[in-house]
Amino acid sequence: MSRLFRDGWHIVLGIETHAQINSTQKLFSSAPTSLLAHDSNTRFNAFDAAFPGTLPLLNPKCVLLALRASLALNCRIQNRSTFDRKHYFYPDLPVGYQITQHYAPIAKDGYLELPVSKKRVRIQQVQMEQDTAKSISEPRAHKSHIDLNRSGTGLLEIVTEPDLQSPEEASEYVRALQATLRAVGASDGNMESGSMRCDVNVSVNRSGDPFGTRCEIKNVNSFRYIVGAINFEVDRQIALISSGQAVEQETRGFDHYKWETFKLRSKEDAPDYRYMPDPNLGVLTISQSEITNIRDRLPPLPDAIRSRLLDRYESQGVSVNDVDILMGLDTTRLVPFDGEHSTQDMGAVDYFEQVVDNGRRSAKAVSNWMLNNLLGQLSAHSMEFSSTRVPPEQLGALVDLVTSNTITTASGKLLLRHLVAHPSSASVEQVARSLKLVEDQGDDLSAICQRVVEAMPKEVASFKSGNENVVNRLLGKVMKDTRGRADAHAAKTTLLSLLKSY
Ligand SMILES: Nc1ncnc2c1ncn2[C@@H]1O[C@H](COP(=O)(O)OP(=O)(O)OP(=O)(O)O)[C@@H](O)[C@H]1O
Ligand SMILES: [Mg+2]
Ligand SMILES: [Mg+2]
Repeated sequence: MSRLFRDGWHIVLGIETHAQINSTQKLFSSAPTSLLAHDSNTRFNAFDAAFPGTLPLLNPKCVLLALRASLALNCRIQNRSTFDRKHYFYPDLPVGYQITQHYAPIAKDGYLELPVSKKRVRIQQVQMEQDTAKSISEPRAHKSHIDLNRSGTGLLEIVTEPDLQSPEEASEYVRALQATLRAVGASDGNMESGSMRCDVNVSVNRSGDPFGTRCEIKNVNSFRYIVGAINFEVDRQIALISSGQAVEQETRGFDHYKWETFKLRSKEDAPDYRYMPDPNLGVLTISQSEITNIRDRLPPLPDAIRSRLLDRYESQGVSVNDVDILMGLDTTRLVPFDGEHSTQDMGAVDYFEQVVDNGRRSAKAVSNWMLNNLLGQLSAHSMEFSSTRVPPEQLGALVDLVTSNTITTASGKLLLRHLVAHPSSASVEQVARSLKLVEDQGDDLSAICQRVVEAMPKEVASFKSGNENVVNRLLGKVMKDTRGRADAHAAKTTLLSLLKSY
């Protein structure tokens, strides 16, 4: 449906984000948390498996990280917060309820200022809760399993007010939230691996009318899906209202094969969670001095880092867009920077500054090599930036070789491709030499061109009879013989002058 169709309509969005707390132990048990790589059912204890008689014991590390996140989100920390049981029956919830913070969450009334659009999104509340186990079905074998590894892992649920107004804004918010959680170490915020997922609430109304009825799209776990799900849902709701029907309050899912949302359940079918305070957990009290202490020790947040980078490097030719990609905040280049290939998950900013090395190298050149080449190479290998095995010193040496004209830009790209595919501790010069990318003494460009001209008499004759385009064939041979390391422009000029004097 076209954008035009949306004229006169307002989009209202509110997002509930679940982010796994970055702790080595679970929220209420001493069992270790798990990664996707761990074998099923190897990371849980009797409490996570809901054995009778086991009791919850709150993990202080999770509380600390929840507090850091809440403070970074400018929330008011509640001096007293409590835990409640939310009951429902599903195989991945062995005890039959989830411990969450329904009545008194740890923090309320904050905001996150989006670094790019400068929009302020109000945060309703931040609460701690348990993650569920995982059900894994094997339809072909008619089997399903429960994997308890995730059971009881700490989650932060971060709920916004309905302040977002477009899919792009929603995506910018999630990126900024992800960057903030990572900056304070509260969560790795990795959407691909499921450690961060969003429930997106969507409604539409005609300009001037009150808010419409919302639908909640559950568990959307990539930036592209967030944008796709909102676009589909907005169009669906506008079409319903325009044809005189009403939007029903529903919980929906997003089908990323069909690229559309579908109904999971209506409000009438909404479960009655029978919330009740958990009798096994007391009141969590946080003193003002603890809050001050934690606030004083917060690291620089994404907005501050962005301003610092712009102050320092914009005058050196690094664009705002470059900085946003570096920080993983760019929302326009959704595809290559979605999930895994984001620059955020690895301290790309640190990497960049290490290569620039206090102004020793041109910031513009380094950002070009990092953003246009290294990131592309990593994407091609489906690698995260954090797992790059090209250390900053190597990229630095490569940039030096190109800037000093020791190798051409094309050779630099080839060299980088090699370094990404075959990590090595050898010096970059050595690698360049072993790839024959560094010009050997005596084998200079004019000698190579001379050799090529002598080896291709038919082409030379054709040139002499007026077919000037044939120079490209000779150039092709020069590039082939030099394995692309020759400067194509210089080679062409040399070839032309040789041909003309032939
Ligand atoms: N008219 C609306 N259109 C879009 N979003 C809305 C609208 N009204 C509220 N929201 C958003 O919906 C979300 C409601 O989340 P909240 O956790 O309060 O309740 P819930 O979805 O009913 O409960 P649960 O936590 O069980 O999903 C908030 O992010 C809020 O901003
Ligand atoms: Mg909800
Ligand atoms: Mg909620």
